[in-house]
Order: sequence, then structure tokens, then C-alpha cells
Amino acid sequence: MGITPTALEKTDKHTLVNLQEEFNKTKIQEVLDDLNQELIGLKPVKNRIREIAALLLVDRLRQKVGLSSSNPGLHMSFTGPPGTGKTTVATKMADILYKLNYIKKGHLVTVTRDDLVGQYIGHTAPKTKEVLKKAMGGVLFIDEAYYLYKPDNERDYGSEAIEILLQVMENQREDLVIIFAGYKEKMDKFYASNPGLASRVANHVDFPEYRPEELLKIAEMMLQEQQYQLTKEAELVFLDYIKKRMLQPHFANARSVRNAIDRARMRHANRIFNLSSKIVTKSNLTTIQAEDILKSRLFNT
Ligand SMILES: Nc1ncnc2c1ncn2[C@@H]1O[C@H](COP(=O)(O)OP(=O)(O)OP(=O)(O)O)[C@@H](O)[C@H]1O
Repeated sequence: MGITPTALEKTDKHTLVNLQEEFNKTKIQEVLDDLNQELIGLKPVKNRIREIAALLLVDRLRQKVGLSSSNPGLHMSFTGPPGTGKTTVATKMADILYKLNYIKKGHLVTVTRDDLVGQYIGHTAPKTKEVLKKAMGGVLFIDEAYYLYKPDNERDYGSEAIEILLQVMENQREDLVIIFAGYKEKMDKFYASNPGLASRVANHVDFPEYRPEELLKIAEMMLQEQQYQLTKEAELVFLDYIKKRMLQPHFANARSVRNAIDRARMRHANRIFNLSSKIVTKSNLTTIQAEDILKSRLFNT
């Protein structure tokens, strides 16, 4: 079709070389490796982020060699229960977008409804615009985004904030990426009530709830970072603790695990402090024992 096989081959070869070079240049692999190392589990999320990164990279490359670019939508939706790594992954996503030159600064600004919506007439627009100003050049992460929309209250100022966000999403695509986050079911309802907004959110990532064994691994990783470890017995007790905690109200996955660890460290310190011998070994200082966890009120009920 006008192109000789040799010419086509040459172009193909040329493009292939560019892809590899471009990929190396962006240092995206480092971000993906960090993501892999820092977060336990989350396989589907990690795969999805890799897919999005690949799409964005290929699109950049197509632009470079003069091919049509589909102009990929950059706004995203991260759904899942609290403490499942949405904010952590959003930080990495911001870095990827920055490295691919889609945004100029690459920082993450995390907000909730209260940061965007005022309580009185005339307060919402300046509040939302102030947040947008801070987030320009980076990623705006709106946690529990569905609280922006209150269908029962016609005069709620949340819709004013949504209007402003919509304008920015459409007109300043070069400067700002928005990630809407929250529970899946509530987000689905939010999108259904705001089709204009939904149509501008191109990438959806769903964060699954962690299994107890994954939460134990997360705990062990967090402890290791702080140079602590669990005894074998403490491991089993902690797993038991997690299973009990999951059934309690306000359970927030890895965040609840982090809080539990903080409390276990407190009890550990107390135990060490009360030891009859005031000479302690390094192992005393680093080892969390079963009793440090068993003293949690969860085991007294
Ligand atoms: N898979 C994981 N491996 C290791 N640490 C994790 C993992 N998931 C979450 N964490 C840690 O748990 C804490 C909470 O995670 P993060 O804030 O990213 O969750 P979130 O889904 O954004 O929660 P929320 O929506 O409630 O703000 C962070 O300290 C994070 O490092």
C-alpha cells in the first residue's frame, strides 16, 4: 500500500528501539518496582497500574512519531474499602504521570468534601478553587468523593463544587489529574447520578479487601521497617486479632493493622520497662510477644 516492505520494516524497527529507549528514559520501571516491593498482595491493582502506564507511554510515543493520539483520559477512579492502599498507589500514579510528562509537578493533594464545600452561600467556589490551585500540576485525590453529591438536598453546595471540578477536568486536562476514591458501591451510585463526571473518568481501578493472612504479612512488613519482629506465637495471636478486628466497626484494613501495631509497641515498651532486670538485650527491644497483643481489649470481650 505505497510502503515497500523494506520501508515498513525500517519504520517498525525504528519505533521498537524508541519504545525501549523511551521506557528506560522515563524510569517508570523504578516506580512499578517500588509499588511491587512496598505493597503486599494487590496483584490486580499492580497489573492495572502497569496497563495504564503502558497505555500512557505508548500514546506519548505515538504522538512523537506523528501517529494519531487517542488523547487518553487521565482522570481515574480508585474504588475499595478504607486502608486498602488507594492513597499509596495514587502517589505512585502521580509519579508515573509526572515521569511521562503528563503533569508538570507530580505531587498529590488529598482532600475530602469538607476541603471543597463551604457551609454558607458563596463559600464553596473559593474553597474549591483554592484546592484546585494547590493541586495544579499534580494529582487531586478526592477521598469518599460521593459525599460531594447529596441527592436528598437540592440546595446542597456539593453540586457547585462538582460543577467547578467538571470544568477543570474538561478544560485543564494538561495541568491536573483527578482521582475519585471511595467504596465501590457508593462510587457507582455517584457516577450514575453524575453522568457528565463519569464520562470524564477513563481509568477504573478496584482495590480488593485484604485476606487476614495478607494483613499479617503487611503487619510483619511494617514491623520490620521499624526494626521489630513477632515471635511465632505472637504471629498466631496477631492473626487471631486481625480476624476479630475485621468484624468490629470502623475496620480499615492496613490502616487498622498499623494502629494495632502502634498499640502493641506501646504495650511491649511497658512490659520491657516493668521487667525486674533493668538490663535489656537487643532482642528484648525488638521482639513483640504474644502477651503484647493479647492485652488488647479485643481479647477481653
Ligand atoms: N498492600 C499493602 N502493603 C503494605 N502496606 C500497605 C498496603 N496497603 C496499605 N498499606 C499501608 O496502610 C496504610 C493505609 O493505606 P492507604 O492510606 O494507602 O489506604 P487508602 O485505601 O487510601 O485508605 P483511605 O481511603 O481510608 O484513606 C498506609 O500506611 C499504607 O502504607
